[in-house]
Amino acid sequence: MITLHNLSLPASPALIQGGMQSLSLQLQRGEALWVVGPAESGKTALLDTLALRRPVAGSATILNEPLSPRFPARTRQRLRQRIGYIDANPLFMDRLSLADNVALPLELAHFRHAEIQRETEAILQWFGIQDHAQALPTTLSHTTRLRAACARALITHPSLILVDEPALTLCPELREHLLSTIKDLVQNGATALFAIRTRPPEVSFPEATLTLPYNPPAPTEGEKEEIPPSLFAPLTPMAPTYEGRFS
Ligand SMILES: Nc1ncnc2c1ncn2[C@@H]1O[C@H](COP(=O)(O)OP(=O)(O)OP(=O)(O)O)[C@@H](O)[C@H]1O
Repeated sequence: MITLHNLSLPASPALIQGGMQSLSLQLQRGEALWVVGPAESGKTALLDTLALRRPVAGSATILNEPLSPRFPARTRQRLRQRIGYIDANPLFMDRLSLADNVALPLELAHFRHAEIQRETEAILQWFGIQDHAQALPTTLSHTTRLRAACARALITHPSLILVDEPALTLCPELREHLLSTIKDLVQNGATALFAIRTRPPEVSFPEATLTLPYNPPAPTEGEKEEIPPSLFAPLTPMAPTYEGRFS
């Protein structure tokens, strides 16, 4: 589902010689991963690459789609609709209400009005921000905006979920709720990556960790260069269900 092969990612030269690391990774449906590393180790750069927000240097297949510089705009748009990214600084349309901002991914995917309304109400409630539905984002607290960013990223039940640090560290209740929500989606076949400086010790999901900057073990003599196997045993994927998931 996701294959990165010799992907060039920036990191601070203070952390890795030359300020560039080369990452190879394979993740299947139903797998999740912490991406752990100090400041400027390339966590956000990795998430931005997977979210198609920065050019790919190297070879990458995302949601079974090989990426290329000449990616047709329609393919890019279709892929983006399957990716939910809770980034470090979520932006909102300031003139739209919180509910309309959260509903945008469904609007862009041309869902029916009644369905958009039902799903938006359900997910606002799921993240405890239903009382702010009609407020403008600029009038709300940072935590409420982060909750809304989580709702907006997950409202389509994306196949690939990317979470950067603030949503995992700002508020322990939000982290717990977010992780259990995403765990459910992963068990139904999504793939998820969580970027954080230090893995929280008390949290058991996800189990696997990728540490940045990436220093792959030197190949032993005669060892062929190949894409590393998946970090995980394969799971039996199930199709995510849409209806009533957040109600
Ligand atoms: N678009 C870019 N072009 C070149 N270098 C970049 C770009 N974006 C980030 N960098 C550099 O890549 C390195 C990694 O940055 P990144 O933001 O990915 O780190 P991070 O691990 O997410 O850090 P933090 O925990 O502070 O958010 C930094 O040295 C940064 O200056």
